[in-house]
Amino acid sequence: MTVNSYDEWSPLREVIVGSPIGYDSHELDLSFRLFFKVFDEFTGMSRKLIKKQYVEELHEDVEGLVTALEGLSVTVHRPLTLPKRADFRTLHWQSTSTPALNVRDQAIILGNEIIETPPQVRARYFENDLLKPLFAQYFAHGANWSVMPRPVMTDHSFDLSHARAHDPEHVPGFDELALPASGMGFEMLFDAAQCLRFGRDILVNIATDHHALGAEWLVRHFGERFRFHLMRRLDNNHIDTQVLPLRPGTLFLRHPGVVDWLPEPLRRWDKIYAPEPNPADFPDYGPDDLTLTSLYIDMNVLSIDENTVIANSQAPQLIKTLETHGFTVVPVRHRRLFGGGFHCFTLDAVRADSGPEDYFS
Ligand SMILES: NC(=[NH2+])NCCC[C@H](N)C(=O)O
Repeated sequence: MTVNSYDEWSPLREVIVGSPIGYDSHELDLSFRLFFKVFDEFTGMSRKLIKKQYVEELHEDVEGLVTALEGLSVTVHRPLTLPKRADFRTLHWQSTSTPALNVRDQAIILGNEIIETPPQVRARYFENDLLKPLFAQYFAHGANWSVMPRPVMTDHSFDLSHARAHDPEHVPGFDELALPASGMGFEMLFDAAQCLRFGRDILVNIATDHHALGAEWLVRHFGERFRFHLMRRLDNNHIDTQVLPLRPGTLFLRHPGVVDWLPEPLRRWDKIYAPEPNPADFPDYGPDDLTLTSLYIDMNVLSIDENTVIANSQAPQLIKTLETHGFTVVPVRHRRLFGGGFHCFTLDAVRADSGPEDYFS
């Protein structure tokens, strides 16, 4: 049981699958509103309850993902379940922890090393504690394990310039920030899901100065072992509904415009474009619900190997697109949008025969 994962497509042997159990509310603080671009909704509210039905349905669907993976002879590991009392406080603020559902977001496996990334959303500050027993087991079996600097995460830690440029009316200015300065400037706030792995080459999206600090840490930490290719503002943060490599030489892209952000070698790869999402394929959410993802979330597929992907059974056009391009699609139901899809819910710890290949030459 040691980690070995250098890309997004080699044969999947071991995976961690998250869990939504205990996900009963969203904490609507500055960090949440900034990350999910929710500044002009539920204003004046500090917490938004999530309907129990939605959590139960998502739990059913994630368990369906586990069943499908085990049916494909993939070893599945699960995080600890969120304790009943998930409130916590730091020296500067308090929050309520999220469960480890989107386990792709705050840890990345590069080769035989687990890297925990610094949270961008305060409610996620201790989320990785639910993964620690698994990381400790991998460490005991020889994996390297690094944790990027834990941020203080006061209001002043965040670079709000990108958000303010898009929504000056609702995004607070520096003088309006509530929490005291942490005695430093912007902090390293960066998600693993801003990265995609291509053997020796890692694609990284940064949209703010607090992201750039995270990318700089990766570059310094890994030196010559990996080559990091920075893209600026392909998205606000995560890019696994903008671009996903399905096998060497083939990219799954949200639309042709994404190519303009890609490093030169990837522009020569074959491209499969996601179909325009059909709103009728999605659940009916009312004005009182908080939807946290775009309608492109079903692009967020999980590769089992170079020919097989797990995709949402509720996205028939997307399945047809992938099948038309020769992929075998394993359909799994995903009904509720909690900020993630099958790539988000999973952390691929072992991909057989994956290595630091040079796919960029
Ligand atoms: N690893 C993740 N959680 N990725 C999810 C990205 C979702 C993306 N922001 C969208 O709305 O389409």
